[in-house]
Amino acid sequence: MDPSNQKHFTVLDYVVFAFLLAVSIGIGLYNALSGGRQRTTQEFLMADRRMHCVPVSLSLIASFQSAVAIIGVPAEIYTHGTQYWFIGCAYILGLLIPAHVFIPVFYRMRLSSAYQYLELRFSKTVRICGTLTFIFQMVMTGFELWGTVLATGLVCTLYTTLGGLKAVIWTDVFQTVVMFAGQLAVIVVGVQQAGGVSEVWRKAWEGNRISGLDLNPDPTVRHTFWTLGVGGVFLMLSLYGVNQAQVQRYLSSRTEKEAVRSCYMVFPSLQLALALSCVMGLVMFARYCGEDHSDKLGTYTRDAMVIYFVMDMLQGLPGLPGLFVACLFSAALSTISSAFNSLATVTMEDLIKPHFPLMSEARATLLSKALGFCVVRAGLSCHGKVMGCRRRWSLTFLTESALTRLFELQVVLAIFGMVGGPVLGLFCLGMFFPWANSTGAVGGLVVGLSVSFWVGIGSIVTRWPGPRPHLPNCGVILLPDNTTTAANPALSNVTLSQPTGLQRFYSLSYMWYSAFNCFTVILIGLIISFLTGPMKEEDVTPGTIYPLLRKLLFFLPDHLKKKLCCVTPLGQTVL
Ligand SMILES: O=C(O)CCCC[C@@H]1SC[C@@H]2NC(=O)N[C@@H]21
Ligand code: NA
Repeated sequence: MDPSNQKHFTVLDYVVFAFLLAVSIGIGLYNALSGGRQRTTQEFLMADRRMHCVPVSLSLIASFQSAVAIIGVPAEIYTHGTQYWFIGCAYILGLLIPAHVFIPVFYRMRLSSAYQYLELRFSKTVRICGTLTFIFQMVMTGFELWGTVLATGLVCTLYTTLGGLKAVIWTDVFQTVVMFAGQLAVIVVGVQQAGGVSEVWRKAWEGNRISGLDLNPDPTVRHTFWTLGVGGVFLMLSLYGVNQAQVQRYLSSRTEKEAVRSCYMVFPSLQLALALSCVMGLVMFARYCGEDHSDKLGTYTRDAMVIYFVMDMLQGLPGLPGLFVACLFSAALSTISSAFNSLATVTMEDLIKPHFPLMSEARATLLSKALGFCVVRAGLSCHGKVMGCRRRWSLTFLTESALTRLFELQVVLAIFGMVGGPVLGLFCLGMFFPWANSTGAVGGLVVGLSVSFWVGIGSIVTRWPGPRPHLPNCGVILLPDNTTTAANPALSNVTLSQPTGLQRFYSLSYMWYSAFNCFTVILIGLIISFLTGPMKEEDVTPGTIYPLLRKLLFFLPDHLKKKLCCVTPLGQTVL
């Protein structure tokens, strides 16, 4: 960043930033030293299963609303228009199915880790495979965010390892409020500076940033209603249905109803979060008209460009740049602390406890804290080496160390699809298909992960340019008859060479990865199960099957349902 553009924090900015971090530490320490003082794993890992739906729902938002979403979504809207906003349609089924399918199954079995389900339904091997896949996913995505924690490593280490799930949930609540406040501040200032809402809308409209309903069924087109609205449902199910971080929050609720209510309450807040980040992208577009300023930050990622815009917008308003950077750190910290806490939980519950059944509660709790501490320090130290020694503590340091190492939103979502999709398939195989057996589950997961990495890496290696229309910048041409038209209208009608054969396979939209990989695991899992002798319904552990067919045929009279769904006489399915 050249000196003329050096955006410095004022004293007030540092005060706001430090104050918000201090509150996070305070909340974490309070939860560490109050209540049962985190003496049992039930309290440390499951918050004593007494949580209320409001903090749980805000914590569910914070877990997967990190700096990637806060920065990546405005960058996406700024560059490609509002098509991404249609992912909001995926939130309906993406939260209804977890609320009425996954939560009842998990809650009634009083689990601590989602992967215990896999042992009860299949075998210990399947549970270990699920756990290791989850750890791999969280490390792959969390890694890029650890740069943020480098600057606030102490904060994260303190309250995650001392305060357990209760501290992580309550700091998530506070950090979600800070996130919304920071984004709102940028929007209010940005709209006011752009000359009002109608001005922002006009510029976005003329700049072709207001995308219509794109019903193009081509699965290689990056963002359409289908990839976002339907493909997005499977992404949501892999995150809000079976991801340990979220399942742990559902299980920490005081009752099953409370857990379902917290899932319902996620819907409006998630829509608000999506709306705020999309509007932020439009406000930025109204001000900078699509020009690319990322070069001013010395880095060339779209995300860094967003930082520049925000700091430029908020200059001369002391305290607001500090609020926005605190908003980014809150977003990152809440995701990091959730990832660390869930990693410590599965390591303890799935990898250690089964081998030491006689371990005392006190020792198990101490080990869980030590695990949390090790995971955090390991993450920081290897990231610290990567980042090397950074320049003096300034806004540049804050933003560069926190964000320019950031993956783009698309890369993180692609990783969720590549790894979370197969895990979602594993759970669906177990819950909806009684015939599936352990061999089928392991085989399905292995094939699913292999195919998913084949597509994912293939798409990166071949980097097919794809028919991405270059949207125009703001430049508006005044026609002779005094009407205006957007400069070089979108070239979306230009059809580049269509991909063929394997190339088409590699150019599958990353938003389809979750659905594609989920179905691969189910299909392969069923084939292998039938080849190796399908399970009989009476051999399946009670409560691990969700009677999908009976629920779908709810309108039929009972005697027909019994015949059709071949529910065994003892009616073992508890749901
Ligand atoms: O910010 C992150 O943790 C990575 C991006 C996760 C975004 C997904 S998309 C659907 C859902 N909506 C959110 O706000 N977060 C998740
Ligand atoms: Na977060």
